[in-house]
Amino acid sequence: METRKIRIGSRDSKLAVIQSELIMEMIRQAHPELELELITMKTTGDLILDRSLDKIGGKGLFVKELDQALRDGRIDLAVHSLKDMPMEIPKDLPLLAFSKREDPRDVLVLPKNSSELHKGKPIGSSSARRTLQLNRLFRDNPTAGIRGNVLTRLAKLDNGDYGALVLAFAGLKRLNLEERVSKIFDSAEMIPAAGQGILAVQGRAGKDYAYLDCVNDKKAEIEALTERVFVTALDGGCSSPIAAFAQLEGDRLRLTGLYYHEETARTITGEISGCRNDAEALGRTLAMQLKTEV
Ligand SMILES: NCc1[nH]cc(CCC(=O)O)c1CC(=O)O
Repeated sequence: METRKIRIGSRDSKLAVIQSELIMEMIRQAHPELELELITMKTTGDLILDRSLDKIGGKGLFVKELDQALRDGRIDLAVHSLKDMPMEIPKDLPLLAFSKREDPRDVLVLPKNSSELHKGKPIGSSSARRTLQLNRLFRDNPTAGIRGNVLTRLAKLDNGDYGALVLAFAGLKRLNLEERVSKIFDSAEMIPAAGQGILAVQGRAGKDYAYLDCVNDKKAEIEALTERVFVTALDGGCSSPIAAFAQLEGDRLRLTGLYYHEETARTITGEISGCRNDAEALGRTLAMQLKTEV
């Protein structure tokens, strides 16, 4: 029998490759009969580094090239950080599996050889969500945008351009850079982004992906669904700050959300909880509650 070969597409950043290899290892363990090949590519989001993501078209820029490779049949799967995926997933390229969630919290990172945050120095943030919450937490420090992959951002931090940086704990853990963490934010003071810490595996509609059962984590899937329904119900675009954090414990599902209302310049937060079977209803209901609070 000829061995079946699965080609897995990934962005070419170090973190993306490590993440794809994590997924490949899961498939390999459960299905030693499959041959796996990693195919990396640069995305528009990796190439344009001098402008903020909101200005050049948002999250879709990290997935466009991989979407095309899937459609062309150059790859069979794509592995993404769920956080970087647009809310609208094309019908022909469904998300097939969600990995067990890595720690979803954000962390503060100081420059090498620095033991405390210097007053007045900017804190680097790559998202409106982080910037908004930083402004409430650190009155004595301005924020400044920062682009590039995690290692590029850390290099900029160590160059002395910033007093600190906010990054996802998940990314630093996977890069084996946990020792760079100087503070872990509580998920209530710095509410994470929808999907943070979860990897999503995408494929082509109509193909047999039974072998991905070994990757999917039901808890991560439900949390991801809840958070993404909430963001979708609140938002059209991707530039207004929104945070969404769902936690499933047993049968209880709790969702914390934050959004910034541009016209009134108000930041609104709220929480809802219910049953695990009501993920979508909880997401939509909290979105409606926050909207009517304005
Ligand atoms: N936008 C980049 C990005 N996309 C996913 C992660 C972290 C890993 C994850 O959330 O699974 C990061 C880095 C960061 O925000 O610090």
